[in-house]
Amino acid sequence: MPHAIEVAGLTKRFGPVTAVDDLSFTVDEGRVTGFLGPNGAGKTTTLRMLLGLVNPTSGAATVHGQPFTTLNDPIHTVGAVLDGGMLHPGRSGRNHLRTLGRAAGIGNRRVEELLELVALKDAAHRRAGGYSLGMRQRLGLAAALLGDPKVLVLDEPANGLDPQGIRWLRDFLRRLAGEGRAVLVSSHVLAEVSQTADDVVVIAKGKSVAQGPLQELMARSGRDGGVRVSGPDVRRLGDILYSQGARVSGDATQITVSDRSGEQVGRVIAEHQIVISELVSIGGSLEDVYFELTGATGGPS
Ligand SMILES: Nc1ncnc2c1ncn2[C@@H]1O[C@H](COP(=O)(O)OP(=O)(O)OP(=O)(O)O)[C@@H](O)[C@H]1O
Repeated sequence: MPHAIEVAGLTKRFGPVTAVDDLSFTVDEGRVTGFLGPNGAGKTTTLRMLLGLVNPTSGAATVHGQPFTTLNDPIHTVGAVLDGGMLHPGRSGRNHLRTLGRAAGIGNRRVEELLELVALKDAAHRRAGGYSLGMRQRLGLAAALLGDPKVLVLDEPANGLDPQGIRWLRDFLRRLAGEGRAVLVSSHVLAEVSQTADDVVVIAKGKSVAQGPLQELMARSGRDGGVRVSGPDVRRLGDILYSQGARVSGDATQITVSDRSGEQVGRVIAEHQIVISELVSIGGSLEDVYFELTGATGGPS
């Protein structure tokens, strides 16, 4: 049984720039695979090669063992959202899907099903040009799902979404994987996929720097994730922890303690009767690993 997606020795050069450099990985059904790397790492180029939009310099990318361009029935095999999905701004969301469906022999019933699925039913009659970014992303997802494909390829679908949109997307992707689909989702923000992905492929400068189950990547650091504490005034807590040798950063209303567990910090809070509004264990260690692997700075990109 071939993998849902297999990328083998894939390389793309644009003149002097090697955008993708001997990249290999696989993606399986029933799993969400996060494709991570900083801006310019080569994610989009890889996905475009997988979808037959760019020719590789060498190597191959296949879906169910076949190059995309030779698939008998691409729309029922693989669905993709690149560049947030293309749409005609004057057309309603419903008509956009109907037009795409008609071209692929897919009826209006499926369109209505999908509008419901991506929570666009109420806005379906409105011009897609007036949709919010989140709505456009959801319309793109609906378009990708028209043919009920077993493989989904999504390029930065969380880009520009608000926290509510990101949460919706996370649940949606988990649901698609739960239905037995293979979901490959790219992001330059680790946090966007760290609660969704089963597996990750991390690339930097076109090369794979880590891949495998997300749990394994998490275990790699072997350190505590760290704790974030918010409250009306958490400076005193920060000072106490600092005096005890902890690494502390932050300001008056929020501090991050990178080398103590939630329980350890909780004890100090109780002992010194400090008022807090929130204590959260954070995936800081995973981010540390990601930044170490990719050389990304964590700053805005
Ligand atoms: N058509 C092209 N011609 C020349 N260079 C290109 C082309 N497409 C991509 N590149 C270069 O290849 C490298 C990888 O770009 P790519 O868009 O694949 O990265 P990415 O990881 O998807 O980043 P982003 O999230 O910013 O899109 C970059 O240096 C980019 O400038």
